[in-house]
Amino acid sequence: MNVLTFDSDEKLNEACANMITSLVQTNPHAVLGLATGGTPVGIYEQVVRDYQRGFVSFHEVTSFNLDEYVGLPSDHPESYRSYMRKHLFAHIDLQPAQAHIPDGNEADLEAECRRYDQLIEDVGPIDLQLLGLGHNGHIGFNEPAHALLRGTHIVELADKTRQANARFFDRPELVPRHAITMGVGTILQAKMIVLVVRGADKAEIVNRALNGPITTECPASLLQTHPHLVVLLNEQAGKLLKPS
Ligand SMILES: O=P(O)(O)OC[C@H]1O[C@](O)(CO)[C@@H](O)[C@@H]1O
Repeated sequence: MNVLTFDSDEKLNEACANMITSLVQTNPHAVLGLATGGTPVGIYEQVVRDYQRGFVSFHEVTSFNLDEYVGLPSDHPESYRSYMRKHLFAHIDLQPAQAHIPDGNEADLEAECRRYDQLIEDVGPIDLQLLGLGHNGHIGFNEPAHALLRGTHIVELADKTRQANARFFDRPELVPRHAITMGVGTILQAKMIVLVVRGADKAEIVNRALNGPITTECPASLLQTHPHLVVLLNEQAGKLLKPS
């Protein structure tokens, strides 16, 4: 595990965007695993800047998003489909047919989970999986539980997650109760994982995830088993880590 701490969010964004663009420069057919939430917004801004400067093309890249809300219309401003369009897809040359997001509005959600897994199996493995971290240790929407699932599945969101994401909705009760998420097995199959965490409010969970016991009660702790994990933190998020 390689943990890098940055004294500014701007430097963190640049470092992470640079990892993405340099991968795509060396492998134009790279498969990217993408995350949503507040954490990657500045990273995507930097990726867009790199694209606009002509440093990189995403024309042959394939992407898989981690998750999507269930039952939120795909054109709802807070759907992850809208988020990706707003922050990344509308600004780069990634082909829409190669930008995959699980569909939380499919009538048969189980079939949608299997379809998504099959697509990842056909096109993958994912070369670089970008991850944020929930306050309760979730990755994707894999919430703490006695057991975790390998593949894409439907999950009931934890209260803590719904409270954290209420900031994006007009009223807390409008936060969907369920989501469709890539499973931890698929996440761990990525060749490289980049976990990004910002903010003092996540310092404790960062420390638990990276130094605590490996347990499904803290899904991010399973990342300790990954052979190629890079952790990018701002100083606030890394403040409880012992200097190595
Ligand atoms: O970046 P945020 O908004 O703090 O959320 C943490 C993580 O939880 C999620 O909202 C759930 O997938 C991710 O999008 C994000 O990486």
